[in-house]
Amino acid sequence: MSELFTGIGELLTNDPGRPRIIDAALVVDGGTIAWVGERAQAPTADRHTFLQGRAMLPGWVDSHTHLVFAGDRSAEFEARMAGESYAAGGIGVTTTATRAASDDTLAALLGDRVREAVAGGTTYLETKTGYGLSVEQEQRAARLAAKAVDEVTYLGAHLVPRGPDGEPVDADEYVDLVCGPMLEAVRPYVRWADVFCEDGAFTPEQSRRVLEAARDAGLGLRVHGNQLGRSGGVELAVEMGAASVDHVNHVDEADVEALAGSDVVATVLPACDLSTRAPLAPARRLLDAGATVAIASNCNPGTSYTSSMNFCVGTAVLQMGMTVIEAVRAATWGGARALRREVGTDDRPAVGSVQVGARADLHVLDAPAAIHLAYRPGMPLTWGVWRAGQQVVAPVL
Ligand SMILES: N=CN[C@@H](CCC(=O)O)C(=O)O
Ligand SMILES: [Zn+2]
Repeated sequence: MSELFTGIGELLTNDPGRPRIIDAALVVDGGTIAWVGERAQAPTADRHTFLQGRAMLPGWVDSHTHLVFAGDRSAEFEARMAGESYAAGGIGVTTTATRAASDDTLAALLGDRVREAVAGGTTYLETKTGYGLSVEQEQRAARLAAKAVDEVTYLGAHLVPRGPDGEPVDADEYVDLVCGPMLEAVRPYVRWADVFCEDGAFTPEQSRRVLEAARDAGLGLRVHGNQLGRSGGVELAVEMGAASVDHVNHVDEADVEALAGSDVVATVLPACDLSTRAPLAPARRLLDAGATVAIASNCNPGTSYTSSMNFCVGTAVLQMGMTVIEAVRAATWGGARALRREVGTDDRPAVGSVQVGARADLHVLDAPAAIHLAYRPGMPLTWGVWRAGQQVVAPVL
């Protein structure tokens, strides 16, 4: 059954030839977009939905989250707001809480977080392991994640965990585990591997070993890089041909040029930057240099406990010098590109755009234009969400 949407006050498409259409219409057929254009030219369809002048965007593609966890770190956050700095060690606190949770509890927590993300307009979602940090626990996280989200990333190399009696573990021996039995255990459930290349986590050499092993196992690569300092993560991501390097708070001109000259997506995480009081990632500089930028929530209990992409996009406009069209593109097409899902095998648009042939993932705002995401920050602007043509969030009337 086909469905015609009219009364779209502003439609953002990510079609470079026609990024914004005023007074638009759209036809969805069989879960994909069949027609896009101005209302005056719209064809007929089996059903008709009139949106009363509201704005429509592609559904958010959140390409970086850590949703498989138990516990909370609000005390750590409160201390940070009182002047403490963020350090990687807090990952161990969440690892302890996550290991102690039953499968059912962890699956329920994950399910709730996915529902929250969808309620906020997210229609395509990545999440990572990384709070298990043992063969068994990482495999459990990957298995649960594979049932709940679209893309799963293996992040056994998140932190070197403590031993059973709280004793330090040799980092290189832990990397052997990450590259060997742990990788083998998670392999059936994951498409990506990631590494936290940073002081207090993994050195560039250790990170390279992890990425090489993952690549040899057929996984795509991602890097947490340059979050706390110039960690070498950007250089490594470019050298290894990773799909994305995420955080990028501390970059110099050479890093920016390297990203601009590569296929590596620079993923900025505005909510994380606020929550850790980090220097904001230089999204404007990256865009001006020609790099591809994605925006993601980085939802996790340590550095960014929100899955609100509306908030991330509003912040990118308010604080990072992005235009609303750039920010929406980065949080939709950019995220899809970071996951290598922006086009399908047939080379047609697949995820993250409102173009003919793309999956009908649609986000309707209770506002006439997308700029309201920054103009009315914090307001509940998500009005309706469609995933592959099926309405998954209906307006509260
Ligand atoms: N930086 C590394 N990992 C997460 C934070 C994890 C945590 O502190 O629990 C991030 O992306 O910010
Ligand atoms: Zn992260």
